[in-house]
Amino acid sequence: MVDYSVHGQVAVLEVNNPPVNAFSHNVRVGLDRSIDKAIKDTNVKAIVICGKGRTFPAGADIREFDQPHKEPSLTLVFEKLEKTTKPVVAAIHGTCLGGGLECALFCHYRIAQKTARVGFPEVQIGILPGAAGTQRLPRLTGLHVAMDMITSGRHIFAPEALKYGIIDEMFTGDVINAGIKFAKSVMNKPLEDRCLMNKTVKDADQADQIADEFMSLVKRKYKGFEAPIDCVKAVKASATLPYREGLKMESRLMQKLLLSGQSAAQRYAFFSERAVSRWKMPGGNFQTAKPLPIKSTAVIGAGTMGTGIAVCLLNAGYQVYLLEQNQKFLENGVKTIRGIIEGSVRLGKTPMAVAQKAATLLKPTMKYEDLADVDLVIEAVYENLSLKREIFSKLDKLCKPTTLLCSNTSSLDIDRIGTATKRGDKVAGMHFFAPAYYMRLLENIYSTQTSPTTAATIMDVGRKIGKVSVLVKSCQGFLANRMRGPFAVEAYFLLEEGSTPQEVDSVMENLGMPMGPFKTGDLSGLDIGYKIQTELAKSKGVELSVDSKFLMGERISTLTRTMYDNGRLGRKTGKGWYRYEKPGGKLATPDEEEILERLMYSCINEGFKILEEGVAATPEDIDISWIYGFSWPKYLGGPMYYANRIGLDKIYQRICYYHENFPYSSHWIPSRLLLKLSENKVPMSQWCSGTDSKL
Ligand SMILES: CCCCCCC[C@H](O)CC(=O)SCCNC(=O)CCNC(=O)[C@H](O)C(C)(C)COP(=O)([O-])OP(=O)([O-])OC[C@H]1O[C@@H](n2cnc3c(N)ncnc32)[C@H](O)[C@@H]1OP(=O)([O-])[O-]
Repeated sequence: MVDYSVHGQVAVLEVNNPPVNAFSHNVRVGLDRSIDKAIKDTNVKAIVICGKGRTFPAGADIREFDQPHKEPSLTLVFEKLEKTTKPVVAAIHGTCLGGGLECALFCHYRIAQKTARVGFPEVQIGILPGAAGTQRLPRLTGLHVAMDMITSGRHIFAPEALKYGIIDEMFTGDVINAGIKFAKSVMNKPLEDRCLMNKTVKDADQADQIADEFMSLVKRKYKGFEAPIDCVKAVKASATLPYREGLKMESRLMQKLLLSGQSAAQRYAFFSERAVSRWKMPGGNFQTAKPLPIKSTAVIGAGTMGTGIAVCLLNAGYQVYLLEQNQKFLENGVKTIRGIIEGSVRLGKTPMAVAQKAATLLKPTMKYEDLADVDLVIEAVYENLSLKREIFSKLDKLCKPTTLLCSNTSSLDIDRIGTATKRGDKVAGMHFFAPAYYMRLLENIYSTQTSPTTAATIMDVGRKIGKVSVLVKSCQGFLANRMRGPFAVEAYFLLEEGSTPQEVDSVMENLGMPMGPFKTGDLSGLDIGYKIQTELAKSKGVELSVDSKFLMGERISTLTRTMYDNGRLGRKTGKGWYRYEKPGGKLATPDEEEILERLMYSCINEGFKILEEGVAATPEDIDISWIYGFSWPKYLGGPMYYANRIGLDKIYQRICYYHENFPYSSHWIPSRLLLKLSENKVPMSQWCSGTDSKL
């Protein structure tokens, strides 16, 4: 767990706990013993701490937070480093995060490779740097930088860390050699001034002002999250309390956060995000199928979605042919892409070099023939099955046999698109979420014909363009929109029954969603729902009229059509739900609890049906889709995790109640899986893929 070696007068302590050298219990024990050994060895005059393999320790072992604590604690081990009279050097490469950075802050010196990153990401799993990080970083950087790093959790590269004084020097080449060389250069130098606990915080006189500034920032930016608030309090204590008192405050806040439901949910989300990359489908999985190399790509359609997708591909270094049917649309598309990339450069999110390269990789065209040799096509025209089938048939004839053909459809059956070609195994869905260059979720969809190699390739592309990708089976609406369907229609029914958009939105916003369903609808465009409804009716051979209240015996809302006919399409037309006259409802206004239940329980029920049918392989796929596709708050862990927290039996009973009251909405027919799990009181650890988190 810790490899110990002596090189002349320098002891090297190499943490060896792949993959990320987390400080699990064995590592703490090993490090503790190695430090004692180095201190006792009179030949040793300096100590180097580093990580074996790809990284310096990336923090405490998050999986251990759910187990009873075992001594020695990180702080106890690290304190030995600062107390020793031999200089201790942290030689950093890879990612020095959380407890890893805390370890480095107990060392007398820190040096790092230029590409190394340091940071305190604890806030993202609902806790704070609890091994003295909140007290030591401000003593090095001042309050402002420490507040920023600790409340945001952002990683910074070595050059920025050098600027703030977090590291003393940058090095190139081998970590151990660099560590030994540096250690030799500081042997026998006095250490008092190198011990952070002896230092004061340089901008302590502005503690109130800085803390107030960050408190209002985090309350606005991370609405509903507890950890950022406690981070501000703990960091402020570094300036207002003596070191030991500050540590006590940090420890109290840490214990509180660790026991909070939010941290457990955020840790579940952390492991779920990784679990969804271990995809499986009939005939293959992430281990058996290898991705094909993709270099050149094409995007068909230069509208909102097409341009957003093109930006993702260009930023990741793919060549992109952007195809439109006329010059004006094409020029507008190119202008939009340039605007998005330039805006991102201005915000410091995209490096100038990436933007310059992207400009050379973009190939606007109106000729399908230009697409003949690309490796991957993503079609992003509007939701119309015949149009998509026509395009896919054309591409099939024109593109080289190995080209993968994907559709950005949000609801249409991939099997029906695939049968327009003779290469169904190479046809799949790649459903991006608007705005595509910003939202992290990518829903990849396989049909009955899609090959595991195609799935592996689009999952790989998703990773390379920085998305969190989930793989699901094709069905009406796939995972995300199918589950969102009941949520959206129940919201409309509530309006028909007397609620206002504001009431419904505020219930969901109070739950933690950044926007309620009506504000979201205004943002994404109310014509989408109308088109989906019309396409669905058409596919069933039904003509809908202005006052149709049923489609194939299923209750539908008349509001979808009314909004469309009135040109109230949301933000894009300047008017949507928020300037809409309230429809007069006859029924009593539903209460807040009913709003919450009807929106959430209906889609949770759909989620269990999605699992039952194998559309999604695990509840983590569903939860991650909501977190990254619909901005569901991580501190609630996703709707399936939320359902488990509430209790499946309660959810099941309420679903039965609504089913009795709303017999014309099939989304209230209770899921068989939900019934089985609730009857047998099956814990979530047995129906999820096993993220090991406290559930
Ligand atoms: C009384 C209590 C007192 C406590 C004191 C508190 C101390 C401290 O302040 C708290 C912490 O440090 S909190 C920690 C603060 N640190 C963080 O929050 C850092 C979290 N980690 C990361 O951000 C990323 O993993 C890296 C950027 C390190 C690598 O990214 P990448 O190269 O894309 O790789 P990847 O795919 O992401 O991960 C590979 C595998 O490693 C796994 N794993 C990773 N970290 C783990 C951990 N700490 N632990 C366990 N496991 C961890 C990960 O699940 C995955 O496993 P799988 O089975 O293969 O799926």
